[in-house]
Amino acid sequence: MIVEYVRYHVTGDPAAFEAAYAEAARSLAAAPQCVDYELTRCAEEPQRYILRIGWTSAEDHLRGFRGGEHFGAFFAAIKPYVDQIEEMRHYERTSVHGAGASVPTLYDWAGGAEAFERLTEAFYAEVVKDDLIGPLFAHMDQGHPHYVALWLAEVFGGPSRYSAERGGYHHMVRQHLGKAIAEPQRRRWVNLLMDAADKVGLPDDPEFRAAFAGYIEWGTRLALGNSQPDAHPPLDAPMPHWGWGVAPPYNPGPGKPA
Ligand code: HEM
Repeated sequence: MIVEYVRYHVTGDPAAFEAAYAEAARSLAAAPQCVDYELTRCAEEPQRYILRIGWTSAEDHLRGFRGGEHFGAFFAAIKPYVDQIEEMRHYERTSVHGAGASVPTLYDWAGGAEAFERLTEAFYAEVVKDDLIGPLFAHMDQGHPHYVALWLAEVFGGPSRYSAERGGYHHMVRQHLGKAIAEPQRRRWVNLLMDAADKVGLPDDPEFRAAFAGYIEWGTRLALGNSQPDAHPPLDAPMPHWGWGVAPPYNPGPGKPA
């Protein structure tokens, strides 16, 4: 992705400018080359605006969008303001980006490292007794519950201990290779984990459980796919990091009751 920044110093009525962009935004929303867009107004000097548009690539913007079906309506809406542009350039993202702490991580919300240790202890105590998946874990490493706790903690925003101490994704993905996990076994794994989450008292609010279940569903389906005899998964993919998705905890704002 590439980010286009357009800085405007609007000389006329800001409301008319924003209305023009509200119209132009329809073309952005319809363009397959557009990832996202945002128009921001300067708080100190309200005549100044910055438009940020994420494009799938500069080429897609310059050739695909500008040569495509949506450009005509876009340009017609913003044409009166072209001479008020102070800068219009593409910027490449760097490795420096991230989220602040205004929303807690799933790791913190769950109760930190200790919560994931409790979860996996309770979970594997049942797994090894289970008729359907117990045999898969007959020779599991003594430290397995702890390693999976480190993995889950890292995925949900905790410290990168699985990566630092256990080899990260590279090591984990290899553990499932050739295991030929069947769908009923995957489902049993999920069911036992959800039971363990209840048993050890992981938060049961809808937002946390939806995010937690989302990752578990994704991860178990990947584990099943990767475990098939003919699977060739990438062995060096990045560590996944899971967030709240579309439903973070509801925050009515500072000082207001939840
Ligand atoms: C979200 C889903 C899953 C996660 C996060 C996960 C996590 C892990 C991790 C981190 C390891 C390696 C532990 C180490 O460092 O030694 C591992 C190994 C293993 N996993 Fe999974 N797993 C998932 C799904 C499954 C499923 C669905 C099954 C089977 C039903 C399964 C069966 C196994 C087995 C048999 C091992 C090797 C255990 C041993 O012999 O030590 N996993 N898993």
